[in-house]
Amino acid sequence: MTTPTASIRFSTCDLCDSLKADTSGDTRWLPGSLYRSYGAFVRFAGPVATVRCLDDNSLVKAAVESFGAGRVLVVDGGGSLRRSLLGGNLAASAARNGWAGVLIHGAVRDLEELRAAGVGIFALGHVPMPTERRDQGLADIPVLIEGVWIRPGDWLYADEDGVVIAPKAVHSVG
Ligand SMILES: O=C([O-])CC(=O)C(=O)O
Repeated sequence: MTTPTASIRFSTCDLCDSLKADTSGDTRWLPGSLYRSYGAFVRFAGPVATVRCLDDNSLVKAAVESFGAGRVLVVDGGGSLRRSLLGGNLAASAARNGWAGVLIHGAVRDLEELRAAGVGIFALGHVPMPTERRDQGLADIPVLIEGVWIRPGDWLYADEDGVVIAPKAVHSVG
């Protein structure tokens, strides 16, 4: 399945060069040193969908098993490294369903399979213990990560330098 955003060309540093004088507060960013890249792509971008959950990946599973349409799934896992919110199976689902990327403010597992999955994956860390799914969590809500609000429909750009979030697309087209 082709990902509509797969051909987006950007670098977060170039985006920040052009947005540095923006005093509106619309542009938000997170340091690249916060996350490690686990997926096949170290650069991904797209409109945001969100999940908030703690040590329960029921809604992450539901999201990646639905059509991604080139979006980026942002998962506020509360920073927990106790349980993995995404492993090889869910990463493969995300790639198959056309998600551009998954940013997990929490942990992942199955590193070898994640590296092979055709989707961008950023996470805080990794741990082998999966969750027990109890249908806990919220989807499609604003999430607050490290003091930065990320809302459904925002655009998110991620690469090794960091993560940039804006209310609309800010890359140049063509
Ligand atoms: O199923 C899970 O909870 C996560 C996982 O390990 C996978 O995606 O393979």
